[in-house]
Amino acid sequence: MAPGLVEPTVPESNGTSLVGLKPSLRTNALNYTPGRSPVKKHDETYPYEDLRPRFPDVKWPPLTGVPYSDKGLLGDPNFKHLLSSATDVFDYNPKIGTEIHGIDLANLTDLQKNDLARLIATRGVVFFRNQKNFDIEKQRELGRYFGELHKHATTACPRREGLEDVHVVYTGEDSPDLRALFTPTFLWHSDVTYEVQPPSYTSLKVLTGPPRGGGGDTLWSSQYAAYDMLSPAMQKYLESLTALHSADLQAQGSRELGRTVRREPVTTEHPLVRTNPVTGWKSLFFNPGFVTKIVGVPKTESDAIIALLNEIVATSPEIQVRFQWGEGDVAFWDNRVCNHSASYGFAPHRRHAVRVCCQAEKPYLDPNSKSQEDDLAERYGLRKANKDGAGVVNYND
Ligand SMILES: O=C(O)CCC(=O)C(=O)O
Ligand SMILES: [Fe+2]
Repeated sequence: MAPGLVEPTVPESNGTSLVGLKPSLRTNALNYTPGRSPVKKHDETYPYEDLRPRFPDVKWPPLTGVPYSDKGLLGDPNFKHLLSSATDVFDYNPKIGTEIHGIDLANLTDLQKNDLARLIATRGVVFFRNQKNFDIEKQRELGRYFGELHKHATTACPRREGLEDVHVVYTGEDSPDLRALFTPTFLWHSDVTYEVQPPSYTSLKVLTGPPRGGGGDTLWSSQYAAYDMLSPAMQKYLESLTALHSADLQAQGSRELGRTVRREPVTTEHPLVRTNPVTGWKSLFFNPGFVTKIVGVPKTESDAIIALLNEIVATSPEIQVRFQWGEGDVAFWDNRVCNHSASYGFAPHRRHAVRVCCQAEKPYLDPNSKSQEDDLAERYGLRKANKDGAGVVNYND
């Protein structure tokens, strides 16, 4: 058993033959307790002490406009600089999520960084395993290559001073189970979309987490694909609308916990459908976490649109990807085109992650842009989904 792991109670052998299994596998199998992965002992000296959460009592002025030019526009259409160094690359499903092996995020050339941006904008989220060299300085450096880093007004930043542009995710052995705080739909969100220039490229690295199977997976949901799920008439209607994204609830929650709200909360009106400047694709720009109102329509209608979009984002498996983390793994997503959701219920494991994101362009809708399905259908002859559901059998059994 690996050092630092507590031996779980092993049930008496039930006599099942394990002959033929390699000795190491036999040991693992005998240690198996359904739904119970071994809990790590917490080391006296935790290697990421300096990145533990802190809520500084400081005040920052409102954000002002920052220049942004998307590096993804400089990327190769086939991502050749990035992928020529890869040992493996595969999609999780057609709509969202790609995993790449053999790439060291700490040592990319500029051409590879541009390709990475283009790939993230195209696939929504890209995963990298075991990025040992990609420490917090490297993570910030890569983030800064893409744009000006965002400083969060309320969530934790690291204990170490000077890292206020890093957002810390931490659940410790004594933390309450956060499932109690949120409805599952509300847990889905895109980060800080109440800002005038919400983020694009966003990296999250898990430093310490439950062992595989111990929970704490993260899910992403494609907003390109969510847009493609709507009927043409609904697409047109939503394109004519804007939504309010508000930081008020987040700020209120922090104040209730006695924490300082470092920047006054803002509410910003954004188009409900936007164009991604790199792919040129339309995506829904909805956020179950921060959208409070659809502008210019009666409240009942606003509530109904919000409920419809919540349902599409949160409950459509084919537009989602679910990632099971290992320590040192990195997910890099485009916050403009996906929502994501943590999953809880991994107690008593510790889970610690750090996030860096850059501020992107002010969201806009180019009425001449295409949807992902329309563009891929035109370019590669891919068949578009039949959306009317006519003649479909009932799959429930
Ligand atoms: O902890 C997670 O799985 C996701 C956290 C999150 O939403 C974020 O860092 O933006
Ligand atoms: Fe998030």
